[in-house]
Amino acid sequence: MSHPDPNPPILYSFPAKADLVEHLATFVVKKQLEAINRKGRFTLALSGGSLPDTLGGLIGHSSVKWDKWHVFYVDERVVPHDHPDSNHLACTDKLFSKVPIPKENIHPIDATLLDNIEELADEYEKELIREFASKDSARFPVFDLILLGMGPDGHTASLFPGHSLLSEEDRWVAYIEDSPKPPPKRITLTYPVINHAAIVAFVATGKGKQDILATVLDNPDEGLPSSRVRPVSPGHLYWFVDDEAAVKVSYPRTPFTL
Ligand SMILES: O=C(O)[C@H](O)[C@@H](O)[C@H](O)[C@H](O)COP(=O)(O)O
Repeated sequence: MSHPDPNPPILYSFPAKADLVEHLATFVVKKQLEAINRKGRFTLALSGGSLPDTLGGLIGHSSVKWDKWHVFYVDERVVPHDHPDSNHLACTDKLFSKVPIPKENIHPIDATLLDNIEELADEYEKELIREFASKDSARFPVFDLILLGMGPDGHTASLFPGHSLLSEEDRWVAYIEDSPKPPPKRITLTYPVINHAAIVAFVATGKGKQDILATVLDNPDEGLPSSRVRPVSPGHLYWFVDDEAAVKVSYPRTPFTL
């Protein structure tokens, strides 16, 4: 007999993307205040793809303490910071250029190491160690919040179905040179880091996510990369989706409350 999951993912579905954007901002602001009250800072990791587009609700929000934010990237494409594929560029365009966040609190990849992907990943891991190791004595960094997207094949971060990186247990940051989603060279946080976060929230919207969202939420045993995101206790997993993406999902929705 299987036991009920003591810490199930929470699914929030909103009628339209604009509602999701507004409520995601409310959620991030609340998690930010809780973290700052606890330890005086807020550590966040952001994904690329369409995720930066959903952060607009934070712009002009009166309760955001930008000087306490410390932002890393869940994954990054190995390209210069001003390249159209750069996740740092997307987040800068959509959010950081519009809010008073100190530049030194944003942690992009070291663009002088683009020709040496192994060193690039190692250096990014050292950047995490500098931020976390002496402050949280845990074996893995504990982000206050990690925001993830999900691809139509069920990948998240740069963790793709069937890839050997899915079984990485030690490294905090890894690299891949064969990403099926272009560009092929990327660095990524690994599951041990993602699954040690206090809060992980996926954001998925639109028709293109309908089939994969149903598979990931209703058939997690298929083991797709997004289904393997399960923060260890006391961490929590949330899904912010729009009703269009959730059309085929049976998994129960939870009304959004804080
Ligand atoms: O840099 C990246 O490519 C990502 O971080 C990746 O994991 C992304 O979040 C998903 O592919 C979803 O992308 P979309 O939101 O654009 O579908």
